[in-house]
Amino acid sequence: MALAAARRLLLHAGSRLGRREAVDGARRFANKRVLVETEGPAGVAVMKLRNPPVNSLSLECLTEFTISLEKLENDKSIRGVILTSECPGIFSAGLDLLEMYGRNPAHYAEYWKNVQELWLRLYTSNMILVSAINGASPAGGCLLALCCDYRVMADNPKYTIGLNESLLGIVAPFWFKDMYVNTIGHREAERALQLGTLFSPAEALKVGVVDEVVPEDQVHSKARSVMTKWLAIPDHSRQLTKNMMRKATADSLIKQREADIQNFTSFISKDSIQKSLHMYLEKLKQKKG
Ligand SMILES: CCCCC/C=C\CCCC/C=C/C(=O)SCCNC(=O)CCNC(=O)[C@H](O)C(C)(C)COP(=O)(O)OP(=O)(O)OC[C@H]1O[C@@H](n2cnc3c(N)ncnc32)[C@H](O)[C@@H]1OP(=O)(O)O
Repeated sequence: MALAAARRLLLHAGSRLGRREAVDGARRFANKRVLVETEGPAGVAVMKLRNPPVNSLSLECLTEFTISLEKLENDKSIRGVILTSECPGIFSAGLDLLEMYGRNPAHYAEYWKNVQELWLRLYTSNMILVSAINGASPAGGCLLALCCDYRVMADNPKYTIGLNESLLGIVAPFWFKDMYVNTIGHREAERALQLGTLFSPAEALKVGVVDEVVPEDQVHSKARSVMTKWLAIPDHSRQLTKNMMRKATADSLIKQREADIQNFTSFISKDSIQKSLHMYLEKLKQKKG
């Protein structure tokens, strides 16, 4: 409830918690975890996730992300968004495991509702979304990228991308799966989802998880040049086409949002699932040394 109130305040009272400033004709607004810079005449915004150390999608981060997106969607001068990260070497570590571990059912339900909301807003955005994937992008990180209209990834074999939920002992929800199938086809998605495959950039390109792989120092310039190409298409025809392609997938969640929240809550609350998450978190800790 407190978060919902904060969200309303942020959105409607302008930038009481956020900042808005003018720099050389460009505008920027920032919440704590999301920085947005817009370039006036081009109508393009660059949205940078900055929730260190790994841009995990905590409840606060999801909320700020959704609010920022809503602001951009309401700003008629903005036609495109480049989504990227300010955390070195990490695009996003995905959903925040600490929001799904050791909490109560009401918290899980609130968290999932916000995950759904961000996904629906991103996936059905009228704006052109291009992701500049400048780091690791597992699970929910990959989900963010998959929502975009075009994905450019840095050519660094240390960075991997994919829906790896099964490695954590959890299951990608049906709408994650649908989007994966839409992107890479049924057979590849079936295999990658069961194995929890994290693709290197070269593999991701081959299978179609990303559209282009470029040297790391060119990710942003490439994302901009892709955006320029997409901006040349009339908005109305591109938007109607995007809607035609994505509506069925979005609608299948919209029709059963509440049931999906109940599913998630009961699944994640299971002792066996909590145990799997505990083991995974321990593994992450041990990796450090
Ligand atoms: C049948 C019905 C089904 C219904 C639905 C049911 C199920 C739910 C499905 C839920 C879908 C879930 C989606 C997700 O996104 S789950 C998250 C998946 N993410 C990962 O597996 C990534 C894990 N992290 C890593 O692999 C690495 O951290 C890294 C991103 C590659 C970065 O590596 P590195 O730079 O070496 O950093 P560290 O590993 O040292 O991590 C630094 C600290 O950050 C913590 N961390 C990492 N990832 C997360 C995360 N996702 N959430 C929260 N915290 C995270 C890590 O533990 C370190 O913390 P510490 O400093 O306190 O030790």
